[in-house]
Amino acid sequence: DRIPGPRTFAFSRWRLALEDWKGTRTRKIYQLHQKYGPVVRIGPNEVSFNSPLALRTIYGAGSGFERTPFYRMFDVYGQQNLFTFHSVKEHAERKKLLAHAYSKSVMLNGPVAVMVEEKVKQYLDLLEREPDGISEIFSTLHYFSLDIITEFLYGRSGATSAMMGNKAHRALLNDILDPARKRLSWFAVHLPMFTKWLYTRSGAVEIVLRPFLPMQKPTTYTGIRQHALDAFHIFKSSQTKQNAERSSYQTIIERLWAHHQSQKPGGLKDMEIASECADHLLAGIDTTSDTLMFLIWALSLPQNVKFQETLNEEVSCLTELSLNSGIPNADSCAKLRYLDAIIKETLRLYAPLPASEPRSSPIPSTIDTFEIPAGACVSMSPYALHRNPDVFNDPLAFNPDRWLETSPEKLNEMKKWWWAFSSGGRMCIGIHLAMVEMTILAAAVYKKYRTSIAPSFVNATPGITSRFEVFYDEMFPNMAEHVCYIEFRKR
Ligand code: HEM
Repeated sequence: DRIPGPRTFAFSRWRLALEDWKGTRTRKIYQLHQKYGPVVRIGPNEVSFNSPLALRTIYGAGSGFERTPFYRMFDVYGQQNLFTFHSVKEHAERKKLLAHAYSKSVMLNGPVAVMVEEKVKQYLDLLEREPDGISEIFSTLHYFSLDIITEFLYGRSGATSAMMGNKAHRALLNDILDPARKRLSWFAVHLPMFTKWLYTRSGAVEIVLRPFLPMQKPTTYTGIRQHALDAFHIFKSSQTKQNAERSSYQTIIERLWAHHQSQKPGGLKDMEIASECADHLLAGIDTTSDTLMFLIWALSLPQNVKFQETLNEEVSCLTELSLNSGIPNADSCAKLRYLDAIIKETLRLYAPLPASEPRSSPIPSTIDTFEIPAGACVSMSPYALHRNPDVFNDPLAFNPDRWLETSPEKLNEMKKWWWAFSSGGRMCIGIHLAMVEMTILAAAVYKKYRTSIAPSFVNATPGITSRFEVFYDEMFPNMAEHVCYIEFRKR
């Protein structure tokens, strides 16, 4: 059967590229699904799906669908990593080395949880120092996630201390903030060879080309990649010393290094280890902090005070035993039902990675009754799945209660359509770390404070950048990219 969709999209890949350029890709694909149904052709060789059936076929464990070359723009230092591997085999080998370190039990009960609890304490201390109790939480929450992920990956020697005010570490955010980063992503996706050429010129050619670069140097993540490389070198040189400082848990870099040492000949090249760590660093910053920002912003809206109060009641019930120096501990936070509903609802409406996740299969397949040829690009997006009005009543409304007030059948249906962390073999490996960070921070903040939108930020929605798009709450008249002012008042 012919796959439904607009002719112009089927005719040329540049039609979708135009939406990418305008920053409207994800919303446009969502509109096409509303018009054409759960299967839409969005390019000569590209199909978008929007159903749980397709989700299982494409993204289910062992599906045989692989990440497309699109992901190669996330290679670091010229090396592939867990995120960018194409083949199931290469990916599985690398994942074997890492899976345990990211498991739920390691996260909840042990030194990693204690480390996160300490960072939450530092965040509350930072709030105490904010003038008039107003914090620009886009930045401060980035400091929070940055300090945690660097310590988790590299231990003390590579950890940042942005929350404590280290200026160089705070400045690592600068190349994320530049709005030109969207243009660079567009070039990297649609004209990869040309973009590589543009950015590798030197001397006079570089000077001539400079005004035409999609984004001036330093480009996105340059500073963070440099920090990651330095952290790798510091770690490597410390390994030759007798009394190298050890963390209370095995960091990711120690784990990869130990594997490397145990293989004869060596198992991983230096830059493979550095690339793997740098990739987790990049994956672990914006995702967690953007989600926390939207969570606090949504709870601070006047119409949502009731949700904030219910959360406060829940966290106030935590006993002294559940606290570590006044900070709720990871294990008790994981059991807070209302907080879980708030996080689910935040990730539904404001997923930090809402856009399509492209895959392809080396053999022909049938997806949601349609025959798809080998090598075709197929994809789905959290954005479209999370806005289906048949599954989520009044989908644009932020309503955590929807996760608690429904029948088991309805809840089951909602869970099938909720897809913030992806699924199957390529599901987010950082999910449990992210959950520990988000639950402890939210529980600690709402135990101590009442939050509201700062006067300068009333009627505005914060916006976050994901690839070439900005995402925000569509119900608000004004949008401010990369800022969010919140007032914290002690209860
Ligand atoms: C709220 C927080 C987070 C969300 C919503 C999230 C979401 C996702 C999603 C949707 C993917 C699949 C992307 C795709 O296939 O296009 C992914 C993959 C990944 N995430 Fe996360 N993530 C979060 C936090 C983290 C953290 C804290 C880390 C820390 C290391 C992390 C590390 C990774 C890695 C390494 C992958 C690639 C996994 C693989 O291919 O096997 N994420 N994440």
